[in-house]
Amino acid sequence: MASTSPVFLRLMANAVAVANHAGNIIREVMSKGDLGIVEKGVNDPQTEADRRAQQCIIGNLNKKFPLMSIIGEEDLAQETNVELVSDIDKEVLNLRCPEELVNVTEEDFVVWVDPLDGTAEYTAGMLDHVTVLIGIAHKNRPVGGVIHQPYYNYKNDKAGLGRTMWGIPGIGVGGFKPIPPPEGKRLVVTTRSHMTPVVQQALEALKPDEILRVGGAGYKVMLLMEGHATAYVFASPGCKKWDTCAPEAILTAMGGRLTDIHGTPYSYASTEMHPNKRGVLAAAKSDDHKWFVENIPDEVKQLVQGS
Ligand SMILES: Nc1ncnc2c1ncn2[C@@H]1O[C@H](COP(=O)(O)O)[C@@H](O)[C@H]1OP(=O)(O)O
Ligand SMILES: [Mg+2]
Ligand SMILES: [Mg+2]
Ligand SMILES: [Mg+2]
Repeated sequence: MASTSPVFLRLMANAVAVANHAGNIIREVMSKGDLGIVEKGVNDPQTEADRRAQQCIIGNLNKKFPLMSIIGEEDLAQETNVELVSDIDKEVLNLRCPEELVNVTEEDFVVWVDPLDGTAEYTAGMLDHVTVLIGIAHKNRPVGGVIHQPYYNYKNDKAGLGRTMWGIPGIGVGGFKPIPPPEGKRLVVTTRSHMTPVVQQALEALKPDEILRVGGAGYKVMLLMEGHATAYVFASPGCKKWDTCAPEAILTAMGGRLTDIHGTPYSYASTEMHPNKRGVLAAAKSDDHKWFVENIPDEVKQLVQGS
């Protein structure tokens, strides 16, 4: 069965398994207590969990898809002797493949890996903000995404720890139940740890009923996926392609939209620069997305143009 499945489904099914394994690594590093924090820049930490999770994800995907471009957040020499993840997600492997991807070979996919999104929150013990993000792009656009949340349910002893969500535009989503945001309310989610005067100016102009400040691009998009927020607004260049590729794929699969703050989608080609210099604007409903694009002030748009 596996060998006859399209490369795309094998890639998605392996991405789910390897994201789960990265979640085990993230919990193991935390439980040992020594996070091995390195400051890569201002307010930009990296831990032993970021490093080991990336080695695991890229090492395994590389072994199975040696000709594919894989771009990870952390700047590391790839170890060759990483622990092999032998499982594969059977449910995802058996999904219907989007028609246009059935015959695509591994050379034509680009995979964007954020081994641990929400590192600042991980080091601060805000564990539900942490996710593992694996986004798959084809012809510059996200065609599949996996978000693993290693600490889902960590405050509840009885329930299972961790969960994995996936989405394939044109096919659907799994691992969670999409819930629309409340009608008639404007709930905006934004950065917790990278606030700037321009981010604040954009938020004020949108007159939200509530502003939710949480960590990680993955966690913010999860709040959109499950009806806790109307839009994710970040009028600043800090996010990178590995932060948005997987979340965009899942949001698109459930009818939402993720773009820059001007309403233009990002390209995920392997040659693309890593930063999302024109900010991030996402919503679970495309009508809401349109409203937010129209209501972000021109002055803010001029300040976040990516030049
Ligand atoms: N100025 C920045 N420098 C480095 N990473 C950033 C910056 N701004 C955002 N990010 C990345 O985008 C994610 C979402 O941003 P925020 O939490 O501020 O909304 C962060 O968790 C971080 O990802 P990571 O934790 O993977 O390094
Ligand atoms: Mg980081
Ligand atoms: Mg990130
Ligand atoms: Mg990261």
